[in-house]
Amino acid sequence: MAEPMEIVDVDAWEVLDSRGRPTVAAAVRVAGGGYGEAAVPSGASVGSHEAHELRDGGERYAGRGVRTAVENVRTTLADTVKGRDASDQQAVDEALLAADGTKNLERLGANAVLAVSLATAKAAADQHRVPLYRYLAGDQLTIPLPMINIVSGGAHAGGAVDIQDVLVVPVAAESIADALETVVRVRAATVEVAETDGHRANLVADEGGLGVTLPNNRSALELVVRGIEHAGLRPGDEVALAIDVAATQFYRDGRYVLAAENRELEAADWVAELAQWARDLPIVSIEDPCADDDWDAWALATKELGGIQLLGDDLFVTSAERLRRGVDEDIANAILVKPNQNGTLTGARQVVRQAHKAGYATVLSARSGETEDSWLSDLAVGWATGQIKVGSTTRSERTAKWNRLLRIAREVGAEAAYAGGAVVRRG
Ligand SMILES: O=C(O)[C@@H](CO)OP(=O)(O)O
Ligand SMILES: [Mg+2]
Repeated sequence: MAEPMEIVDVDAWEVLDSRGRPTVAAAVRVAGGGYGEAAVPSGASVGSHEAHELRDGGERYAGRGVRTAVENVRTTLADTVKGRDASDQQAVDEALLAADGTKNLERLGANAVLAVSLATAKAAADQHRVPLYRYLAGDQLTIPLPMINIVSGGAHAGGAVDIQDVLVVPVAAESIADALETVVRVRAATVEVAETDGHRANLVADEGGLGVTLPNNRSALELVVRGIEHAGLRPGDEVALAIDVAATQFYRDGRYVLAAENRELEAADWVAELAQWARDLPIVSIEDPCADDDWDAWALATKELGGIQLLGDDLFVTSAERLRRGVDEDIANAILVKPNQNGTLTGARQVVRQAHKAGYATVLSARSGETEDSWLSDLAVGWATGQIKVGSTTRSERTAKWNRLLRIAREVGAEAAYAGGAVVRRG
């Protein structure tokens, strides 16, 4: 007789992500009947050092399939995990990595590997009859502070402005429900301000942010500050700003090329400009201010902007090795964690632990191409990441995560603390 936790069935199929492109869903069943399925997301501003997402034809954008990734789950990866103990996540993940055998999962695909990794955890949780966040939990459960996209640019909005996201952080809110309600008010008020300015604010970007075309990057931040004020809230004290610059996207031959402003800057001038924004505006967090391999510029940014949260996404790509270099060289002070950049649940979890040990803050993040699956919220609570970034409050693949957090908060009550605004650095 098989042990109840023994993996007996693995399946996979193609589903659509929120951009209408195919992505991978996988299912795992254990002998005791526990069942889990998970769909993996897909990015647009993809870091060059990320684990490899397998797409037939190698094309990210042309709607090309993920048939090979799905096939890899049904064959090689199914053979790899069948018979294994689903409750030993680390052993399952190590076996998945070994089956691929390449550093960045180029052979079988990080999308295939992560789908199986997640479905395994969900099946084990189901077998234990506990929700995923509890199954994954360490010492404590924490409801994360959200950072939420209001205005979009860059690769998510056809380059309306150069910086990719202007987000808000409801720093004074005392619960996730209060935080979301605050942001919903800011969003509505920002739409009103943008329309008064003559913009068509009904154009939304990949993550539901407003895709308004503005004369320059700084005015995207100022628009959101006016939105906060128009909502009757105090910028900085009640609602702060965060930016995802995603600078790799506009880094060309050693210079930062602001196409929306028709300007090109040396790294030092670009960092000085960001520092000026941080002095003038209520910014608490800047993600990817510099390009992913421009470590010198990052070091300078850390020196100039170190009073606020400096978040490495394309820089660290949820990689233990790149984070180690960051910590060793005193670069950045926070890491964006995207499980599909890493490839396995165990790998991403270790990076969260490594960051916390080094005193780096962690922000768990969705991708711009998402599905309605909401496992990310469970990870944020169980792993106590402290912060989460999911996109806007206006698209269902995003609200699936926000609504899951509301449900978890209700379920756990006082057992889980709300991280609150104290987890972001302020200048
Ligand atoms: O850059 C980012 O942080 C993410 C999410 O906003 O975008 P993408 O999934 O396109 O990499
Ligand atoms: Mg980013």
